[in-house]
Amino acid sequence: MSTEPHIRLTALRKVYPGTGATPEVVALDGIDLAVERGRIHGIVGRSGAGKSTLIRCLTVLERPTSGAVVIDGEELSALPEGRLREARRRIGMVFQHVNLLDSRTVAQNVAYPLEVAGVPRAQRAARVQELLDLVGLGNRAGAYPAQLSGGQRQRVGIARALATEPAVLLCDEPTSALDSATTRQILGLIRDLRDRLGITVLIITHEMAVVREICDSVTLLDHGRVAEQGAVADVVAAYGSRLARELIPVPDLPLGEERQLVEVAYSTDDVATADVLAAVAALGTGVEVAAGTIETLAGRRVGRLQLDVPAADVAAALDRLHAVGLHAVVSSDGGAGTGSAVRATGAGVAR
Ligand SMILES: Nc1ncnc2c1ncn2[C@@H]1O[C@H](COP(=O)(O)OP(=O)(O)OP(=O)(O)O)[C@@H](O)[C@H]1O
Repeated sequence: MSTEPHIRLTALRKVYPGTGATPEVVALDGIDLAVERGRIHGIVGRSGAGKSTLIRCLTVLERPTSGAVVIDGEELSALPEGRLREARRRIGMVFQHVNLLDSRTVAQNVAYPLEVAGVPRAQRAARVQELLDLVGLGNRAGAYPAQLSGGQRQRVGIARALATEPAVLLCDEPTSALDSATTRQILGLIRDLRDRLGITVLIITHEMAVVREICDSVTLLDHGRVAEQGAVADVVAAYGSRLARELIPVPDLPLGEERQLVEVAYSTDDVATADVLAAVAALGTGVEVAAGTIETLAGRRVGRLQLDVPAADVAAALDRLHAVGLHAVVSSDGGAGTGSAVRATGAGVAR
């Protein structure tokens, strides 16, 4: 089996030229990304970080200014327009707003890409039924979009995206318009489809719940650059990770005078929780575990602890934690607590 990643971006750059008084915008500034076949990768970042530009460049609906987009070994960014149309059939797209044709039934909507691809009518019917069964809508083939819930419409959108048997599914904010229960169902469906069909999924999202629930790996974009990237548990356990704060939040807390917050993040692949707690306990009685969370992300256990440390002891505490191989940083949130006064000993160091 090839070791080439299924999706590879190399030094991808997109500059929107300025017009008149409007300066040029560097929307993507040297993005490298590799996603293995059958993985679910999340792209997250604030508004304006470059997520939509990235997804448009991936399908070459937008020509990158420089750099390469390679999917399934084929460099899409180097293909002429005619060959691109063919290559795009191997990429399914799922959007936040599904955009179904209201005058067509569910089955006719799913059949549409097959019609465009010239699949004969008899084969279309069987394929459409198979797709509807796959997304759990086997009994709604004759319904019209107006008769469906938001979650069902998104299922139709997913079935339609899978019609041409793509190897890659690009999802642009697929659950942003859905409530949390429906979001979980749709995410469960996407994971199930990945497991059954072996497709590679790239999800653009601003929802951390999406990353927490289904992503194997993640990229945090910031001003068109990769700020953090890797397997979810590795990113979270990395030194001073911004994503860790969002993916495994711990309560804000007010700090006493002359005290600072020190944050420890780890993966149990690297260090056992008991050893982390022992290292914390060894810092002495002046240090409290103010808050902590241990979660399972992409099948791996990751933890975050907030330590409430006397300001005078912070440097020594950091040294001692680093000496035992832990990632510890002074939290920049220190002292900016919301007054929630939560002083949970989530991990409870025995003293
Ligand atoms: N067609 C365009 N012409 C000029 N500038 C653009 C164009 N499209 C996007 N930009 C700019 O590129 C940058 C990245 O925009 P992009 O829409 O990719 O971000 P995003 O992360 O998807 O944001 P959001 O979450 O709000 O959709 C922004 O500064 C945006 O103003």
